[in-house]
Amino acid sequence: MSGGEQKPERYYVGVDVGTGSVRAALVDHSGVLLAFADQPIKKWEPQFNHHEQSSEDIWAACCVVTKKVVQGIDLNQIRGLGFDATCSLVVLDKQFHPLPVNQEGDSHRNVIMWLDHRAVSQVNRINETKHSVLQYVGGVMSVEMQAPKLLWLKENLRETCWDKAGHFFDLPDFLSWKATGVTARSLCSLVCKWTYSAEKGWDDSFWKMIGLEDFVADNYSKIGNQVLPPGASLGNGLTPEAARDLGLLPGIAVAASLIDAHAGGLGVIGADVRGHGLVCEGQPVTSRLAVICGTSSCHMGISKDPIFVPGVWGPYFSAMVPGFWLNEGGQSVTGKLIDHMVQGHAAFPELQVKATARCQSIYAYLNSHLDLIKKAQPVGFLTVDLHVWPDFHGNRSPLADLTLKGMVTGLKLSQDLDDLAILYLATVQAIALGTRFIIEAMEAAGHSISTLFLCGGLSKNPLFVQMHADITGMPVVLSQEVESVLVGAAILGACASGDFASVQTLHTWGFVERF
Ligand SMILES: Nc1ncnc2c1ncn2[C@@H]1O[C@H](COP(=O)(O)OP(=O)(O)O)[C@@H](O)[C@H]1O
Ligand SMILES: O=C(CO)[C@H](O)[C@H](O)COP(=O)(O)O
Repeated sequence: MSGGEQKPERYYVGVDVGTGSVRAALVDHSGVLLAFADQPIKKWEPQFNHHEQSSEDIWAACCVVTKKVVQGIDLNQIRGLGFDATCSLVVLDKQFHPLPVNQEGDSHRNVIMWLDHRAVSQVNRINETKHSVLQYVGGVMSVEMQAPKLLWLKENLRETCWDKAGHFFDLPDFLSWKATGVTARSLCSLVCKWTYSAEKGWDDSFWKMIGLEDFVADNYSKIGNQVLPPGASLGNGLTPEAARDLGLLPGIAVAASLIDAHAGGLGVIGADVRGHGLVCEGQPVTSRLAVICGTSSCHMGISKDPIFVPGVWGPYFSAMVPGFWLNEGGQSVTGKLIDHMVQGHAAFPELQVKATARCQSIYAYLNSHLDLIKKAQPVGFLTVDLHVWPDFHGNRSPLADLTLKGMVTGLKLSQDLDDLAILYLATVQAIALGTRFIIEAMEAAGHSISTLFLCGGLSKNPLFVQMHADITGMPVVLSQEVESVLVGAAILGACASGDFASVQTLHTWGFVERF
């Protein structure tokens, strides 16, 4: 290029599939988010603890949001595309058509969502085997992982689903297949949810022991026998059909994906914090805990050597930051629990009317209402005699018991708005105490954590953030770019494009001066 001539701008698209919606972002060469779009996705709960989605509905939403964020951009300047998604299980037949995961035979609903707890009997039997792969999921397999769900399908939907199935994908891998036609799986999803080892590969004895020897006989073709690191470029990039669907050009680089929490972790954990007086400044990245808080909260801590934390998932090698081990603590419902408590209260209609009248979200209204009623006291004192145990959907970490239930103590015979606001506060505090419980378990096992990096929908709630700082006693860092999960997805696309050497060179992307 001759002197003075400007290089054309290069753009990357990140797509994030959460539990309730799909989001896309257009990001420039230095990691700045230029355009954002979101779109809700459908969910079904045909019976208690069964949660289903449709891969076609999710793909259609990905197409809507991607088209929106690239509007007005020269498509030749878009260099790479990355996906992250919840770790839900997608089932397709041998011709890649959706198969039903329900007794009703509705093949539109072909996704068992991550929070589905139908496979309790199956996971109990898996845990009774005490197989050595369980050491790498915190000692106890979760009903939210894929092996118990696969066993449930074999035992309950043999003819309509299991015998016809050709492909079982984690949702992030389904999306990269849909975009490229390449069935390779991401190391992230297989290591974290499918018992694959980055060092040793699949363990035949595990699948035989739990009654899923079918996969071994088949050389794992249905669940993945080609595995790539997140950010690796897939095949020849975007297929012409997918390019038409998404409103992009064929051949654009598409990356091996990440689970959504891991994309958030990648988006925040390497933040450049110089000049902010934070305790983690100049300290190893292993002193940071990324907390991705949306429908659920995921607590991502990394280490140079494997650390075995009872009840905390992992250690997983290279599943988030290449070359580092990852421990993943979690709370299965956090945003969903807050919504549940607030929406189920008798004063909720009054809250909606009052928040609407003030053009505020219900949470902004509740936060200012708490400020009003706390008078001279710190807000935390409003709940001295009201307490919530937050395990309404079980305890993911560190108790690793998804059959646990929630509870509230200190209820009175009042149902007014003050009462709702205080119950909301107690719920937020209970979730923050759960995070502290997880940190304590991680530290007892060898982690040394000094600073929290929050992202996800709940990090937009100042009360949630403040309670996490107060209750853990740690500083909480928020990125100026609130859509950090999307930054993580775009990092994948940027890496796949070849414009950057590796995911590591990008994990501080766009963070300078973003606090
Ligand atoms: N501005 C906000 N204030 C308070 N809560 C919020 C805000 N934005 C989102 N949330 C909460 O965050 C949760 C959803 O987070 P999100 O990251 O979008 O979830 P997911 O990735 O699981 O779809 C919901 O419970 C929602 O109520
Ligand atoms: O299991 C997980 C990550 O390992 C996540 O909790 C699950 O994918 C849902 O995420 P979100 O709350 O962002 O929808």
